[in-house]
Amino acid sequence: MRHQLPNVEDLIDTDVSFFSNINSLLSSIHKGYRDENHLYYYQKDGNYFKFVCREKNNIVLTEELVSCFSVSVPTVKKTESLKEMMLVLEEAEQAVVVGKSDQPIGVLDVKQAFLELYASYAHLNAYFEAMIDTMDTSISMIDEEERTVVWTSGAEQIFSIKKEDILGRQMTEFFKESMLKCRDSLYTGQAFQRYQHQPRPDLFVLINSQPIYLEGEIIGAVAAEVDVTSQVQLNRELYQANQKISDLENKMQKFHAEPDPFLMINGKSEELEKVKEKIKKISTTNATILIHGETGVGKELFAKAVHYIREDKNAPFIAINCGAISPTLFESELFGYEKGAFSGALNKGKAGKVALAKGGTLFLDEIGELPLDMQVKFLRVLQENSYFPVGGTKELEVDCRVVAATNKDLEKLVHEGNFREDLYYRLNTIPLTIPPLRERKDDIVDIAHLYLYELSNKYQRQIELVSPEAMKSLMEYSWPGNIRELKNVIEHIVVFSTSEVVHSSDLPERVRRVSSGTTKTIDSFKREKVLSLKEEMKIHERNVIRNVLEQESGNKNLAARTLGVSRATLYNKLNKHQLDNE
Ligand SMILES: Nc1ncnc2c1ncn2[C@@H]1O[C@H](COP(=O)(O)OP(=O)(O)OP(=O)(O)O)[C@@H](O)[C@H]1O
Repeated sequence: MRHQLPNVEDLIDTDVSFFSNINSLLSSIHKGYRDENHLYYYQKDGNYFKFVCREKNNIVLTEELVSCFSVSVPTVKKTESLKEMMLVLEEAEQAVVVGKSDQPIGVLDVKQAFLELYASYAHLNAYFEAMIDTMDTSISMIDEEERTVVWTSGAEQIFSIKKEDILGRQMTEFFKESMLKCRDSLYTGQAFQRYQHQPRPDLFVLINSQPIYLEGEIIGAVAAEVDVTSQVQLNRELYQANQKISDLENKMQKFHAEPDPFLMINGKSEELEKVKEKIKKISTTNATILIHGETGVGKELFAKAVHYIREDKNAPFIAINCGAISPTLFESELFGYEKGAFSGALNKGKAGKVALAKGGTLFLDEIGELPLDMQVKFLRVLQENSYFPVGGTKELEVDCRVVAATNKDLEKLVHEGNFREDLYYRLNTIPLTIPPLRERKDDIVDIAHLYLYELSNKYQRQIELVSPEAMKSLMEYSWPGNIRELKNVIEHIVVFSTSEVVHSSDLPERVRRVSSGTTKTIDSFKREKVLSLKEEMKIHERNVIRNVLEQESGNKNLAARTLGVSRATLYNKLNKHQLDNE
């Protein structure tokens, strides 16, 4: 292909004569093989010499004469690279090309090489210019002195600056330094991917930018911009429309005859759908339901879903957190008290949660924390459907359905003697397990985006994208605090966000560390298969580089120094481990 550099072989001139010594050259010439301007090469003391035999010099050639008019010529191996060849030709006009066993093959000529290389350059340039002229996208390049060397018609359109006005001039004459991502790439070696930027109040662009290297040295930078103004505007309108819709939906819920019981439960994973299906089935009974799930999986939301399905529209949902009430107050909280029941009691008495839940649902969260004496009393509620308020003599009837929840292993508590077995079996009539977030990874994507949308509205931030790398970390993290933790992480991201794209660096360290491999995830604990040493070393190298970069706040010069490698080596490794876009 003409635009590519020629090989050494393409440049070899074989129309020359080689002789093993000066005498065989002389005898050939004396025998009449004399050709005007023909090049003769002979060897002497292991070196090559060039002799041009001109026809006009019709004199008898002697060894002295030939020696006198010969010039020494260096050799270059046929297998040598074009770059090595150029180094040799820097010192001489010609070079003898020798094969594997040092036999001469032909010569390289500086003029010939120059013409060939120029032809390749001209082809390459023609292709390059045509490509640049055909592109609609905005591409701009600067050289090491920040001069604009490429400015496509796409760039002309986006920035309303003509090519002839900007080419050859410093980009900083046209844009503020802080706006020039390619300048950052030029000086820091950093590459940027889909970086959102607003060069003018009415213009939004996504920028990819990266340094241009030549033999390990940065010689310029390139930036490609895509105009996303209309998308951003549409997004904003969509945001506002969505906001209005969700406000309206909330208002509508109040009037709707049958509100969606699962409205507040986000996620569409198969595992979650199975739970919803089970709730629909079990809600046809009045039986007590025991919800089990890790902390933060949303047990209260599911208890409410049960309530919405099986109770009337205006029926009460009364929640009591068994872990949050002191044991001494528990009974009066649950059952209420008669007036004057104890000192400090209200004069007119107070209804307990069981009474408040009349005709609806009593939700007992953290049931594992229920004090043992209360367990006995509560068992009576479930079995007899009646109870006495504190200080009361009149037995009251229970008219509510009970849903309890726990993140503890109740069976274990029973074995340890901390939970009554009879109460356990009574509560566990219908068990419902909510799977943890790490077992329904599809929900992570959904819920993260929903919170991102909701919280960026709340904090007035415009965050629109989660980078694939950041999403990978979110998916790989084990979420011990489940949805509550995910919500906190997203809130952290939104509050501290500086750009419209969420990058890995925006995530809390514990979440990031998982995909960088420095923390063992639940999955990796399970990973019993050790990879080959080469693979393990590769993973280790990636982690070390990533950690040092983090430690040096992304400064690659400092990171290279800390790691004791050259900048070029670091860049190669970043590229190899695909860490250069982070
Ligand atoms: N599927 C979901 N969609 C939206 N929000 C959810 C979902 N699941 C849980 N949440 C939210 O996560 C937070 C924790 O939920 P909840 O308090 O119900 O968890 P829990 O399982 O009862 O936790 P704990 O055992 O610690 O009491 C709440 O803010 C809740 O709204």
